[in-house]
Amino acid sequence: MSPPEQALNPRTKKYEFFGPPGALFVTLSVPATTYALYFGCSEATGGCPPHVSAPAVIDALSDPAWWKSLWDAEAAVMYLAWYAFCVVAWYVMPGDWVEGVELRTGGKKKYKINAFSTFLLVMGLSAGYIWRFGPESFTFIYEKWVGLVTASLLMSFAQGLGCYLASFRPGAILALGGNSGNPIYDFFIGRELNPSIGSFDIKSFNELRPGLILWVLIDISMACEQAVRRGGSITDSMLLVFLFQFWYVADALYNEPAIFTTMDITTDGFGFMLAVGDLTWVPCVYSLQARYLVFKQKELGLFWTSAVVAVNLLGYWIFRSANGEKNDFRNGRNPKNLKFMETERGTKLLTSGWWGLSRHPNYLGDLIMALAWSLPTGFETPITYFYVSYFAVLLIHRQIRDDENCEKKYGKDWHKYTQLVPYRIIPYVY
Ligand SMILES: NC(=O)C1=CN([C@@H]2O[C@H](COP(=O)(O)OP(=O)(O)OC[C@H]3O[C@@H](n4cnc5c(N)ncnc54)[C@H](OP(=O)(O)O)[C@@H]3O)[C@@H](O)[C@H]2O)C=CC1
Ligand SMILES: CC(C)=CCC[C@@H](C)[C@H]1CC=C2C3=C(CC[C@@]21C)[C@@]1(C)CC[C@H](O)C(C)(C)[C@@H]1CC3
Repeated sequence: MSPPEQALNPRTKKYEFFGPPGALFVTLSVPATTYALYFGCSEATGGCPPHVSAPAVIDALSDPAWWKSLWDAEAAVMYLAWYAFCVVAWYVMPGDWVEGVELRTGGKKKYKINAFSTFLLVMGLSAGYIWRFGPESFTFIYEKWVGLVTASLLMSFAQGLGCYLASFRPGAILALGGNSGNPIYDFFIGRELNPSIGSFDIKSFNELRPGLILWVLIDISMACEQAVRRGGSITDSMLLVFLFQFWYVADALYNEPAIFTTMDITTDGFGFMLAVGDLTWVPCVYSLQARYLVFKQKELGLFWTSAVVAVNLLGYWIFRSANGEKNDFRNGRNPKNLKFMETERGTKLLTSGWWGLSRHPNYLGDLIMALAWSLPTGFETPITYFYVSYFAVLLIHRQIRDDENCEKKYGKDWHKYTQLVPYRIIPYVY
């Protein structure tokens, strides 16, 4: 690397995720867990969890036919068609171009805002299709589950590898945390900050479109499968899970510009971690509750429905208002007249409102919603609570990573801020 390139892209000296062994572990365990959550909680294998012995599992895993059954050419074509549709929609659907936050080179990237209109188009087309051909025409995602998981994993791997290799071209801006020189680690964590093809930004595109919208399509397919089995109706628990997750995704897409101030966009590179997170983990793991409710149908009744709705509304209110306060503030607005502190770095930090109660109030809201999405599945199995448990670990880890980054960015001002706002996520608790 030439000296000016070294100044632009300094070597990463500190590893996260326990370095290359940790990166390799997560790279292998994310696909393994995604499959395990299917085979360990599905009617095809006999329940959630199924009653199978360890030797039977070992037998299956040592049979090449089992490995071959993970591949489904039709599902792969469907997945590719879906991905291509999202790309074409990005190009052809109109949208404003907005600037992201300032890059360390001083410039700003511009992003096309049309995720919400793409979502409305997809929902309209799906509703029309189901209306015309009936719910049985939309159950193919339930049937093709394993093949779709495999296809999305291959796409994630291809993108992670492609972006890693492309990051070696001269002039690429690398992520400060993704330039360690260790190929396994950099491939996983993401070497280039904003890989793009012309004006098409790969990271923000993947974060909001093919995976998030597919998650809703999967939920719709699960609801259709349940409706077919029940002669046309769905249970209140399925309706709740569908509405909560539909709302969460619609909200993310409607507030598309808000992702430009999140850690993934401002700080992390785009590597296998984000690719597999966006393309496989979000749609295939976050929809587990809806898939479970297809074969374990539950009616909650009015009282429990209202209670779960109240939990979700509480979470959503905290999540949306906290993210809104920060996003407004980072875009030069302060409609609630919140208190803030000046820092030597030039950027200000909110010290009142939600951001005065804890340093990551938005995580608290997100976690409460995660709980509300699992509660409709009842308490027969802990597996449907996987999402809440994993999410708590992810958010605590994310809070530690973000606090370390902020400490680097803000120095002693960050210490002053942590004295003013001592709680990390849950006020008065953590
Ligand atoms: N459903 C899911 O799977 C996931 C959802 N999420 C959600 O994504 C959202 C974004 O999360 P994430 O990007 O991790 O974190 P945040 O949106 O909390 O952003 C963190 C950044 O905000 C800025 N900041 C911190 N404190 C303050 C303050 N007091 N005033 C103003 N700015 C501040 C800092 O950047 P700077 O000062 O440089 O601007 C910091 O790096 C969250 O709601 C989270 O719940 C996240 C991960 C997974
Ligand atoms: C296990 C593994 C590989 C984890 C990778 C993490 C990703 C699953 C998450 C990292 C940040 C995310 C965000 C969202 C989804 C999950 C991932 C990709 C998000 C798009 C969900 C909707 C929200 O409203 C959001 C836009 C704030 C959010 C942004 C971060």
